This record gives sequence, C-alpha cells and structure tokens, in this order.
Amino acid sequence: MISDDERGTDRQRGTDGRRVVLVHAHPDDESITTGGTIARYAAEGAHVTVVTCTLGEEGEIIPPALSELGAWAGDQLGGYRSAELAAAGRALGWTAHRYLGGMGRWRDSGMAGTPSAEHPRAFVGGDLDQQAEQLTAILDELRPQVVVTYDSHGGYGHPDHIRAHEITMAAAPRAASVQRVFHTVSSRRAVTDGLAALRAAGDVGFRVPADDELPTTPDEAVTTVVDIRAHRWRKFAALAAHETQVDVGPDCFALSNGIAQPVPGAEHFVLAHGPAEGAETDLFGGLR
Ligand SMILES: CC(=O)N[C@H]1[C@@H](O[C@@H]2[C@H](O)[C@H](O)[C@@H](O)[C@H](O)[C@H]2O)O[C@H](CO)[C@@H](O)[C@@H]1O
Ligand SMILES: [Zn+2]
Repeated sequence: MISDDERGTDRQRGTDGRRVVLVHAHPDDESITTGGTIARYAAEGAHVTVVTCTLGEEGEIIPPALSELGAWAGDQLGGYRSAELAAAGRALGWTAHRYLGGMGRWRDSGMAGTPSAEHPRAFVGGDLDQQAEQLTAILDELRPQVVVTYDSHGGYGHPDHIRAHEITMAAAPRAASVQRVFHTVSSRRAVTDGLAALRAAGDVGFRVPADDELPTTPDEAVTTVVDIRAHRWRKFAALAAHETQVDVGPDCFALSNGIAQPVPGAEHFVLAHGPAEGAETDLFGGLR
C-alpha cells in the first residue's frame, strides 16, 4: 500500500510515491541486468535506489592503460570502479545509491574457486545474517514497495551474486514496506533473437556466442517484461561508463571475455514474492 502520507512525502522529494531498491553484487551489474529498468522508473518519477555489495576489486581490466590498477598490482580497482558506478548512476538517473555496510565494507570475492574468497573482507566470507541486517536497515530507511535482485543461481553462478540473492531474500521479509521481490533474469527468446540479429549484422567486434553459451531463463518462467526501448540509450551510456569491465559495440556489449551480449528492448523478471496481478509489464503494476 502506498499511503497518501508516503505519496505526499515523496512528492515533496520530487518523486511519485513508488519506491524500488535494486540489490547488486558489483559495480556494472546494475547496468548490465537492470539499467533500462532503472532509467525508465527514474525518468517516470519513481524513487530508485541501487545497493551495491562490493567495489569489484577483483575484476579483470579491459583497457591496457589501466591494468596496473588490478588486485595483482596496485589494488586500486575498487576505488576506480566506484567512480565508474557514479558515472553510470548519472547516466541512468537513479535517485540514490548505497554500499552494503558502507563503502569498502565487503570485498569482491572473485570468481568461484579463486583464492580471493579467503580475503578477510570477502563478501562471501561475511556473516550472512549481519549482511542481511545491513540490507534490512537500508530497506527500513527507504521503505520500497519493490525489491529486485538475482535468482538463487546469481544469474550465472558468481558467488557474490548468489550471496546478494541470499541476503536480499532474508532481508525483504523483515522490511514492512516490501510488497514484491523480483529476480532479474535473461529471457531465452530475447537473447536468442538478439544473437541472431548480431550474426546477421556481420562483424560486431566481439565473438558472437552460440545461443546456449549465455545463461538464460525459459520465457514460460518470466512473469514480468519491462519495456525499456525509450531508455535503452541510457543503458548503453551506463555500460560505457564501466570502462574497465565493459566494451560497448554496435547494439551489443562484451565483458573482458570478449563475448558479445545483445541488449534487448525489454528487461525480464521473475516475481519471487508478492501479488502477481498487474505485474505483467510493470514492477509496481496493481500495487495500490
Ligand atoms: C558481470 C560480473 O558479474 N562481472 C564480475 C566478474 O567478472 C568476470 C570475471 O572476471 C571473468 O573471469 C571474466 O571472464 C568476465 O569477462 C568478467 O566479467 O567477476 C569479477 C571478479 O569477481 C567481478 O569483479 C566482476 O564485476
Ligand atoms: Zn557481478
């Protein structure tokens, strides 16, 4: 329920009473998976907050000139990526940003099986309940009706993504304002169609993968399709802001692995908690 008082307070703040919090693991995930949705709801007047759980300290680095920032060298990548994240926020127009536990509290754990998971501040090594309480405090402060995170596999299995899912699913029930929780997913049909278009376009500067190389969700499991076509340009600007992690190509992007990923005109979600009626094309649809 979005009460009149809440709407009134939000109107004073310049937003329309709708409030969403999106919980992501690393700087870049917010733009890659939900950049269009962030841009759309922010442009429409909703209060949009992104929570980022780590600074992405263990990331690879695409531009050779920046390689000495890496964890294996100067170990300055986290700070640099926080600036990339701020630039992405300006491109998408979100209302607010929070780092879980404060900036630098939790460190990027690295890909599964890497030693960086043993770092004393590694996100996956932290106390899950403490991290969930940190997120609950943010939710109690911001009072969103809607929360977004990854599915139980973290989208593609990254340990930090899985932990972000776990703490969000633990925190959301503790926050009285939350009516819906969604998982961001990649639509199998949208990815397949996007890859076919990239193959037809010829050389896009990256390797175009086979359909089954990218993690996707069967479309019969998708509950919510958010049209982001009018805001897709903002998503590309935000992706470009994450220059250490993302290369933007013609109608696509690639991470440091050089594998082309399409950018569909919609972003897709699975409703994990809350009323389904009205949620088909709008995260807030049907909520009073
Ligand atoms: C999108 C995402 O979650 N990126 C993570 C990921 O980065 C990938 C990782 O370095 C992998 O080895 C590369 O092949 C791939 O191209 C990268 O996107 O893991 C990083 C380390 O935890 C993390 O910093 C990055 O944000
Ligand atoms: Zn990530």
